[in-house]
Amino acid sequence: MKPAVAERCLGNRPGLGPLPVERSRALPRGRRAPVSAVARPGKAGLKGNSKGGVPAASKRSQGATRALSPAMVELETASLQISQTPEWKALEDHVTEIEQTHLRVLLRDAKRSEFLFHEHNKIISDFSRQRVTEKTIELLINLADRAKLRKKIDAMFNGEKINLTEDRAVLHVALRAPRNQQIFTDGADVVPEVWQVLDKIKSFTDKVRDGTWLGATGKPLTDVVAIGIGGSFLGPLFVHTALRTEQTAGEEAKGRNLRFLANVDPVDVARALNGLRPETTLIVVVSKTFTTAETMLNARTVRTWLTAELGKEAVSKHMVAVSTNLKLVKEFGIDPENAFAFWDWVGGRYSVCSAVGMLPLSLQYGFDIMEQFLKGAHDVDDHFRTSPFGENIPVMLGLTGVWNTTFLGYPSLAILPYTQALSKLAPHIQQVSMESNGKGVSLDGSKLSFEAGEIDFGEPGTNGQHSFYQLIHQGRVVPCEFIGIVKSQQSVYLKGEVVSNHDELMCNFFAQADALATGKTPVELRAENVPDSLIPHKTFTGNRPSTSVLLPELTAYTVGQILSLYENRIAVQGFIWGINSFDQWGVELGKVLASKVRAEMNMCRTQDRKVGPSDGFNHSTTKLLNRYLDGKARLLYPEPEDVFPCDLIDADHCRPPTSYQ
Ligand SMILES: O=P(O)(O)OC[C@H]1O[C@](O)(CO)[C@@H](O)[C@@H]1O
Repeated sequence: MKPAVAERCLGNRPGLGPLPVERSRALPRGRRAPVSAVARPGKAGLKGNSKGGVPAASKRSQGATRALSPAMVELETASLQISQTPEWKALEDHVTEIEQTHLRVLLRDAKRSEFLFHEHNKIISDFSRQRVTEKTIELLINLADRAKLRKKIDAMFNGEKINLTEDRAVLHVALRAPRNQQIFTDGADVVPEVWQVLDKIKSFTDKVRDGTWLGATGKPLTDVVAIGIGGSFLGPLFVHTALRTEQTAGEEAKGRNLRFLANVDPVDVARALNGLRPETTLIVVVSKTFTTAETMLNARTVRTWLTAELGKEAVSKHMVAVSTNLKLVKEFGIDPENAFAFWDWVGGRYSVCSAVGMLPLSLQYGFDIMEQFLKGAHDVDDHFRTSPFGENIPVMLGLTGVWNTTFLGYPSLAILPYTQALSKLAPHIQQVSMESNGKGVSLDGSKLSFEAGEIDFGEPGTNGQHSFYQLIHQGRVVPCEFIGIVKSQQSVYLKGEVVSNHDELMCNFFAQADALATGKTPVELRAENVPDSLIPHKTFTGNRPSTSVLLPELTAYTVGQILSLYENRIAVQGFIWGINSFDQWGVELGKVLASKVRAEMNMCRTQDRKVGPSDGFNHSTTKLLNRYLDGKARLLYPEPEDVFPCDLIDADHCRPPTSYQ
């Protein structure tokens, strides 16, 4: 064992005063500039809201470096100043009308309820508990028309480069297109390429599952660890969680294990690898870019775990990759033969239907089950692309989302599935929705005059009821989406109980939506002899909007349907708000600043520096960073090359956790 060294950089050094405030620095070479810094001549001189100026789209067409197709100019123009249109104004005026109604009253109108009840391929959606009337829906559809929603949907499905800031098509819908469909972008049909990769996934996963593909020591690979973060993690985790207890999928997964490693926290590494043996483990490194810091460090860490026991040659049998960047996959040491490609027209958060999800999930459940998932997603894509807006479930979800967020002023959405199997739906949708629509400028770069985006959160019922439902019943108004299932994945009916366990769960699904909508009045409370002093506390104002979605069962097929409902719902919102839902510049700044801190920490370690961070940090950061480094300086670590963050996993390979001097 090498001698332990104390890592000390910024101790309690006298005279370490406040440091200069942050200075702006040039972006490192090779790093893309944030959108505001990208040269966009068409936008030159257009400050803030484009109100009153020449529309940015036409400015762009006068002097843009990258010409937009006439169709895209039309769509960009349709996105400008949507809030200045008569259709928008009509909805603003309509708010006053709606405020004079109460859901308690609206729900008495059976004709209205019928109008707001929709069904597609056994998915039932009930919008009658939204604060809307037939007129509201008509006005929302007028707004959708003004925003050219139909053309935008068509542009997406037709492979137009609607992701303007990255000059990319948005074609995740092609990932679930049947073999015989044609979808073109840049003049080429992408469907054959999609199926080439799907066929490769089927062939590889069949071999691993039937034991034709063995590990370095000749053992079958029964355990899979998928390393990836964000879109390369949340979607696959959602689907895996949804299928674990489904009967057919469960049968197919017998004797197999699928785990995820996302966080760069060594604690997550320890938990992901706990109890696994390298000789029976297959590692899938999932990263669209193959540059994400967290994923790459985790991949190097797990590669070390693997090769420490099995030797370097084991990588070819035990590590595979999913990426659009096959060059970096090769440089990492993974055989390109063992790489599964996808394309820049698939956004990370929309990638679960690509090899990102299909590879790890097919290893666990078999390709045939996962093909059902693709079919379910395609079914809803088709419904979305072809149905009239008023009967189109993703469009209705999107329109009511815009109504609640932008016009009624309710910024959040609670996603409340009444099945534990959908417990990872809300975390996945959080990323899809908030990374897509959390934007402050419209497509042309002008500042929005309203707030776009939605704050999404959620928990399965009934757990949520014992957590945050108090607030949604009597505190803030939070629109809710309830998801119920007719046939549970697991059936339990105890002798002597009045209802089955699943019915018990579903009683709550029905009750909560009505409790939110109708509430309870002081008059009703008095009739129940509630003491006057308690009446204000026990009153439920009601009038709290929700949508209920009911599915026949939760299978790979219906999980695919749910995914497409949400992905397309979110696209509708973005199309109406006139923003680019398919870029994510907002995640860049934090990454750049983390690199600065990393460089500083590395300097401290390698140069045993006796001075604190010298530039680029503000006083607060310097102070806290000093405290962190000072605390670390008191810890005893083994030599860096021996520090292996699997202390909790395998005593043979690991040092004990650090201790205090
Ligand atoms: O798949 P990658 O390239 O590792 O990126 C992971 C995630 O990081 C982000 O770029 C930012 O969080 C997401 O959009 C993406 O899903």
